[in-house]
Amino acid sequence: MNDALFGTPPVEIAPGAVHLPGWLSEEQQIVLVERCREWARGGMRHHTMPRGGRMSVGMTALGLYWRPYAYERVLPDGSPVPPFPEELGDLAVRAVEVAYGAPPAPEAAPYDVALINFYDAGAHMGMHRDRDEVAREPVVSLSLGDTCVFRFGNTETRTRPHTDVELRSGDLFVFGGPSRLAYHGVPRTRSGTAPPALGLVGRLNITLRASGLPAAPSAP
Ligand SMILES: O=C(O)CCC(=O)C(=O)O
Ligand SMILES: [Fe+2]
Repeated sequence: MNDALFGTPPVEIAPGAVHLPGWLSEEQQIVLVERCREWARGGMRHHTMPRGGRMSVGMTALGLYWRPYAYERVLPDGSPVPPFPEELGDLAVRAVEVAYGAPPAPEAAPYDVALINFYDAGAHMGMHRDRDEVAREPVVSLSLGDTCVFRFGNTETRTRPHTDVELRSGDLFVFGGPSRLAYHGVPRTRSGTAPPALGLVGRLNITLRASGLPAAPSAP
């Protein structure tokens, strides 16, 4: 991954919202895509929203299961949620460090959830806030595959003012502090723009989050 010396400098989109283009090397992207395939082997879910609409984005969760709008300790069929991999916790800490110049405080809630989103050519995500976490650590977002338009708004309304950012494969976006509860969404992806080496048709997004919920009781 690019360090501060050689990488593209961070771009502050809003206070506490930082875009780091090209943070992941192509090799790291290939590895993460491979991991996502393993993590999503149990299938990706298209959630039904409270008003009955079906999400066009397919989702898989690690650590805790997310459904609109809560975290659960088990999957809908009662089986355990796949664990949150240590490598993603390490990645989240490094991402926060490169975005803000300092790692999370030692007393901060640990990163314990990964949500993996898959966008096929027509998929999009409406404006929303990530507010089901109890902790307020920054959300760390990694993009793989097709470029998307990421709309980053404000904390008050799902409308303007907002900034549209192109997130490309390998980009890092971190939003915390005053932007932690800002509305954001993905109005569209640009089909066919994924780096060929990834062998990915579509877009994957991984968000790493600190739930702030008590750790699951360990098995007896
Ligand atoms: O796909 C993205 O870049 C954003 C995903 C997102 O906002 C979410 O999972 O809450
Ligand atoms: Fe979100």
